[in-house]
Amino acid sequence: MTAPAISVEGVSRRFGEVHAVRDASFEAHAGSVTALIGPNGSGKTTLLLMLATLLAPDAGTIRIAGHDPVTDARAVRQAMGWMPDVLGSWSSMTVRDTLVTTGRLYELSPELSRARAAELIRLVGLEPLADAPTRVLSRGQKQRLSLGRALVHRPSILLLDEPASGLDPAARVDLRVLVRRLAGEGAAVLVSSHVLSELDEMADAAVYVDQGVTASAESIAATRTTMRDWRIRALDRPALMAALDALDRRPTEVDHLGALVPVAGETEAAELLARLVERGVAISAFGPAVGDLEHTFLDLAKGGRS
Ligand SMILES: Nc1ncnc2c1ncn2[C@@H]1O[C@H](COP(=O)(O)OP(=O)(O)OP(=O)(O)O)[C@@H](O)[C@H]1O
Repeated sequence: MTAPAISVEGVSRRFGEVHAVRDASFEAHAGSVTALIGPNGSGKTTLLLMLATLLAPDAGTIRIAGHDPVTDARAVRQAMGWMPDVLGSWSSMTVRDTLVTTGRLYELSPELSRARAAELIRLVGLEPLADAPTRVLSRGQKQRLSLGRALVHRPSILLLDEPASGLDPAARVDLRVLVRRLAGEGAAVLVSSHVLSELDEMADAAVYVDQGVTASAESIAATRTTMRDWRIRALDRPALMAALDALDRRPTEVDHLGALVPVAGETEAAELLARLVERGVAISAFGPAVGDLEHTFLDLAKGGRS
């Protein structure tokens, strides 16, 4: 395997008494989207700030495209694009000028900066506001500008902190498509979000962090076989309930969307589906009630017990 685009080993950082990151270790690779998942206050932003050269770790090693953010911040900033959770923008500057100026800060020529700004304005869908001052932008529009700004110098590594927050559903889909495209073109993308269903569709890999500690591969693997609810819907609900009863499978809940039945892993799910179909139940929907990331997240939060 090629060297990881991002490598974090035993990193910690405290703020006075608060141990924001205690022991973080993970890797993220080129061509992949890696989700950074954790509850509020678990240390995600602190971790991202350290990767982005904006905060020094107290201990541990970080490498971004092989460079150390502490000793070689310049090389890291050339390789990496950073989208913070809240955009600090120059409020009287226009969207276009913000992107042109960012291009100049990355040492693009004036012509290239203008061309890149125009391209990015189209890419993030801000054409109608291109010449408006950034203070008039809504939260979602600021997120789009922030993403555009992170892409100015065509970075091979992207750090996105809660990029979907404030975006409407259509813009979230656009973001997902764009992030997948950038990964398809070879970028390593590390993205934090609270909307796990969204990350489920976007991410190839996940890093779970709780109280500043990243979960081990073993503890994540252990969650694969713990019970989780699958949602089953049938054209004839009484027939479904009778078949589940005959198979000795008790739903944990039955609602207007169907029955929720605890199942341990995909093999067992496939067997259950086959049994139901064998019994002539016309199944119209069958799938995990929560996505993989959410299941793993919740399972880790309760200590891997099912
Ligand atoms: N500059 C700071 N000074 C003091 N404490 C801080 C500072 N920055 C972060 N913390 C604390 O460190 C912990 C981790 O914060 P961080 O912002 O990294 O979490 P997070 O996982 O990004 O949270 P959220 O999901 O809510 O954005 C929190 O307890 C926070 O209060």
